[in-house]
Amino acid sequence: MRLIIREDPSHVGDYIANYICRRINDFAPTAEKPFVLGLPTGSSPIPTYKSLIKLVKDGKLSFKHVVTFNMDEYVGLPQDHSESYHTFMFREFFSHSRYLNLPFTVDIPPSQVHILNGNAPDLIGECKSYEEQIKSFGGIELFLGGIGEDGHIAFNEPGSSLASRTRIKTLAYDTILANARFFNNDISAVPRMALTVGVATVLDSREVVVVVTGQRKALALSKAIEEGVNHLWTLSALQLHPWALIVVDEDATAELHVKTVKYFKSIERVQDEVEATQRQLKIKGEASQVGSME
Ligand SMILES: N[C@@H]1[C@@H](O)[C@H](O)[C@@H](COP(=O)(O)O)O[C@@H]1O
Repeated sequence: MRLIIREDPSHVGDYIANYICRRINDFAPTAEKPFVLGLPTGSSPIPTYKSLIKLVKDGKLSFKHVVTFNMDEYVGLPQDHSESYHTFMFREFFSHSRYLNLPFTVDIPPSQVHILNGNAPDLIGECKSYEEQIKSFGGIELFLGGIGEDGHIAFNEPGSSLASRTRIKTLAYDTILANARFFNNDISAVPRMALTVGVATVLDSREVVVVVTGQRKALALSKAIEEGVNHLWTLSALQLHPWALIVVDEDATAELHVKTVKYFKSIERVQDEVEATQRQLKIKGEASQVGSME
């Protein structure tokens, strides 16, 4: 697992957006071989969405051949409710950028956007079919996730099976309290249940990137990376993933040991050195090839 520490949420967003942009462009998706991207909601990924929108607007990134699967959705909340995750995704990302003060649409065909239907008449069938749809695209290439204060990834609340799949989940009271801020602080208005991808659904992705910002997430971050794999902090399951990256701001590191922070910062420095050397070798190699052609 890698941990990248940036100054504040906006730098975290830029880092993740550029990272995803590189991954998608290197993958060179086509209609036959789309890039399958898992996406989260919440306030933490908003700077990433803002930065991704800018990349699309600047012509550096296209979502034409990207297929998306969202992590979760409330049960029973009308799809057009201002706090449904459907509304969130179109408001904050797909439909337009209110940040750029311009009408702007990310170039993803709506048919390539997948979000669980929390109003489906058969919720169990909806979850089963979501897993099947993910499989039909050959699995998720990169899952971008966020976490709750109790360390939940998607809506995999404490005690969720680390082998869980997409399913109906009752929300923890702490999550209901935390999310009440989106419902005019009216706890009774927060849905009690959600559909969510499982921990195993996330772990099945070829790569997982998680955004963690703010001091409220500091304890969850330390539990997930400094202690063992534990169902009470479902993010900790990422320790079992071969290609996991957590990108955090300084505030989120508040509960980490100084040693842990220094360790991950030193790893990033060494990695930067290695990449700079590789770039130089590549330039030299290309120059000598040109020389031998002359
Ligand atoms: N189900 C979502 C999670 O997927 C998300 O990670 C979390 C974090 O929200 P925020 O980023 O606003 O703290 O919110 C909800 O609980």
